[in-house]
Amino acid sequence: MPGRHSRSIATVCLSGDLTDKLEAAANIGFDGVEIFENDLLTFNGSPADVRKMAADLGLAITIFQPFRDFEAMPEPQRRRNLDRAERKFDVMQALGTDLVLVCSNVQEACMDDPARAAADLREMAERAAQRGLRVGFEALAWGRHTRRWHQAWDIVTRADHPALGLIVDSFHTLALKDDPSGLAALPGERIFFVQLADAPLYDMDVLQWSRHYRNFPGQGQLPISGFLRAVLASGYAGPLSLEIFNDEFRAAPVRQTARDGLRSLILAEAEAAPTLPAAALPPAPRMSGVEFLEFAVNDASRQQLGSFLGQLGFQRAGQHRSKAVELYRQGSVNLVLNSEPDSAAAGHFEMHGPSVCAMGFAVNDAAAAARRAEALLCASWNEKRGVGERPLPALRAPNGALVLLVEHHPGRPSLWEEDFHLLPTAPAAAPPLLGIDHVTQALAPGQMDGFVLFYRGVFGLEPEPQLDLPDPQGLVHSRALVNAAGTVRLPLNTSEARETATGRFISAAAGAGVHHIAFLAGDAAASVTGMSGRGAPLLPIPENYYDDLAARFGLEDAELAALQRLNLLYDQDQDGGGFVHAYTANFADRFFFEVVQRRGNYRQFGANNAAVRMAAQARFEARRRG
Ligand SMILES: O=C(O)c1ccc(O)c(O)c1
Ligand SMILES: [Mg+2]
Repeated sequence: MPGRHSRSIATVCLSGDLTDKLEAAANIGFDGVEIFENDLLTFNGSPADVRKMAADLGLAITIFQPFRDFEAMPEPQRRRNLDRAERKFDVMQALGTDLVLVCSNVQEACMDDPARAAADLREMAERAAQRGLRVGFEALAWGRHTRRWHQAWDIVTRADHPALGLIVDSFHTLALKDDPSGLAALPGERIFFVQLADAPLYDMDVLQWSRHYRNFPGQGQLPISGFLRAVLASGYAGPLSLEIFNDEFRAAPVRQTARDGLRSLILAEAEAAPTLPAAALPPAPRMSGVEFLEFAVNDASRQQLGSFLGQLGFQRAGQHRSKAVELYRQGSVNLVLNSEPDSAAAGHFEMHGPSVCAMGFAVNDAAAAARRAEALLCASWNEKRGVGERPLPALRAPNGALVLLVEHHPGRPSLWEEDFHLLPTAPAAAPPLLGIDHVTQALAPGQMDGFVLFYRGVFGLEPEPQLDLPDPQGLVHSRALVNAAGTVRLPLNTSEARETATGRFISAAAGAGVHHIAFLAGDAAASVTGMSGRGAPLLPIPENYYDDLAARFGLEDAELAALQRLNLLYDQDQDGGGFVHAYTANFADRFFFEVVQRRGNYRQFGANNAAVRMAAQARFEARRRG
């Protein structure tokens, strides 16, 4: 396709054998692959077979790599390395690729002599050129002497051979906090290849960091956009290629990783070069909140969940015009119970039992959001609907649950008025809830990065740094996606430990899903008093917690006693913002609710209380199970 960079992925990013990797890369829409030597060595077929397989799939082989420990070695190693290069040139010609990646030498014996490095690479490039091949030189962040792109560029410049160019890799540059901006001034045609990788910010040995924790652009915390902007400003016109070494990717389903990879690359291009027509994406929607949550239920669980919601102060407020779908409401919170046969909800119920099967997001432009989602490779969904009912653009989240896009237009009938028979409701007893504060999902190990990319890419939510929360049965890793206005908050939790609440959810509910729903209250104590009066099962909090709370925040005795009486937890931030919250028991051993009140500018989720809460839940649920 003219006007855009070809999109490539290194085989090391993907699980399976070389056949699986190439098929997944081609099917999702990559233009090319980097062949990692190890994937070739372990493949049961010749390089010519790989060439044919790639060609049949319409994939270019963008590079063959890595060629290690080449430059600036003393004799006789120098000569041996040139012989080794000739043998790899044979492989490249059989593969049908013209470019090899030489990564900077890590050997103790490597000489600190850029002139020698340049002479050696010049010799290699000259031999490559005789066969119509090219050599690219990449600085590894842990190279013996060459670690930064400008050192590699200096060597390439000294070598001064048209078949030798520079290779840059965002990880090596950004991991060393090196400045990529100078890349913009390089002649673009002297950059032979560009690799992109992100990573979470870990303070650790850079080689270990690179080999185990890289992830796709947008999944980590490195400033990829600035790097890519500098590269593109040079006039570089070659492939943009993902090169991720990651323990979880090695174990993940190959198609899912390939999809995440291409999604991240499309997004990275759009963020770095929003004015290039080829990189244009419809803008991320402005989200004003979670409009509703939809539960998949059958007849029995619909009644049970309906009465649980009744204890929480919800009223049955509507009946869908054409489907077995009920609306429960309290204040501005809408919960939908769907028991319609032959629907997405019914399919979800079969797989997962009573559970959240869809989230409705209130957005400014549903059609544009749906186009953006499609451009980012999300599967769309069209639910059947009755005559006159509102079409809701819908897409599938990575776990198959639906995200429905709802617009509000002042003066026009709401979704609820259009599609439901609204029922008369009694005036609310307690001050009603103000909205859905946050929705927490439990994910299987290895799913975090993919979910982060989905919400960040499609909806423009910002990922917060990861927190580690101690459940009595193991650690839970939590990362929240939030919007700037603070009206949408989606924490994501994973746990490798199978007996944590998160681990148990994944096994009991057969996969990722909504584990907990927090309602925003203007007065948590009043809401909880009402719930408790209607017999709602609330989570008891141990006395020790309140002793510690008194010590930590110096609360008034009366305030402390009021919190304790209602099993309310409390947290406070640096600026005196406060958080008052309480939890219900689990529903059907699957999900639970929380009531939260935010004071001042408190923006977190009470992570300081997570250990106490999770221990209380483990105790309470064990007792309920008998
Ligand atoms: O970890 C490595 O050795 C390695 C090899 C080749 C690369 O392109 C790279 O970025 C890292
Ligand atoms: Mg690299």
